Amino acid sequence: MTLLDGRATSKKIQEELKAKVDELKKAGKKVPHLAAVIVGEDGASLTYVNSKVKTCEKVGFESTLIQLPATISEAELLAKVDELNKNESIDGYIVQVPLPDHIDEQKVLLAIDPKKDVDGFHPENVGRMTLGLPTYISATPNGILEILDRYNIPTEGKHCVVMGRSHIVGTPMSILLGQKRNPGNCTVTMVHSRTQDLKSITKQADILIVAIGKPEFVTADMVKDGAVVIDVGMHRIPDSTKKKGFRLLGDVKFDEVAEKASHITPVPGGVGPMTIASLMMNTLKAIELKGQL
Ligand SMILES: Nc1nc(=O)c2c([nH]1)NC[C@@H]1CN(c3ccc(C(=O)N[C@@H](CCC(=O)O)C(=O)O)cc3)C=[N+]21
Repeated sequence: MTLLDGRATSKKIQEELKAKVDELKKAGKKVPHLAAVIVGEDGASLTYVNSKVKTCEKVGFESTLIQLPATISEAELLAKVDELNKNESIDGYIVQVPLPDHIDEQKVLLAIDPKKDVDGFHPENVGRMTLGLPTYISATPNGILEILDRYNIPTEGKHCVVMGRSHIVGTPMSILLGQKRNPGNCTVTMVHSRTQDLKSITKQADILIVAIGKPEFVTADMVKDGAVVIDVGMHRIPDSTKKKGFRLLGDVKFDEVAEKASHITPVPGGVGPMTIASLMMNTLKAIELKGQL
């Protein structure tokens, strides 16, 4: 079994990005600038956003963190988005989701200038991604493509089963892996909470991508021998014996599935760090894509 080491791969990508930033600097060009908006004080969301900002520093990007109270109105958040659209120093930005219930998430995502939408969540960019036009591919699916590529995992003609149909992972992942591209050219099946006879389908997967949001849902009996297993789940389970007061679990029962898989991503240290690395790649792309979007 080969462990797909997202942390090490992310570090490698960060070094490559740093080298590109150094070149930009040498040429007297602008360094990429990422802004992140976070609404409210959810602990996990704050951890992710802080790690995005920290990674900007590591690769030499400029970054701006905008923390807003959970009580902010939709209109006030939309005004902030408008300000970021107009701010010429900022190349790309993200609005961390989920947003509080009183704010219409779609409305906010629609207000983001597609040119600065490094999350690739704007409907225009989702459309461009679907049609294979130049755009930002959202960070988690892009990170998964990147790790498959860097570990030279063959995907062409393989049966890929994507578990979950969220707008940020399952849906784009199944579209991308079915496309005429590399990694890609897969035969894709998407399964979800209404799927009948789930196990009979997951057992057919050469590549199994799990993004259903249920801790340790995927067990060894659901996986084919030699499958490549990508675990997108991230759950904080309260645990008083841990320093932080919790431990992290994925959507896959790691120990037993690892015995059957040919390759598997751990949690933590798998897809999470790859998501951050690919957000950085998209931020550099924001400069490169200028004029193409
Ligand atoms: N607009 C928007 N864009 C996002 O990309 C976005 C978002 N909203 N909302 C939340 C999800 C989640 N997400 C993660 C990023 C990194 C880790 C990560 O680095 N995880 C570490 C562990 C971190 C920990 O200790 O909790 C790991 O897996 O090793 C996890 C999750 C980005 N998201």
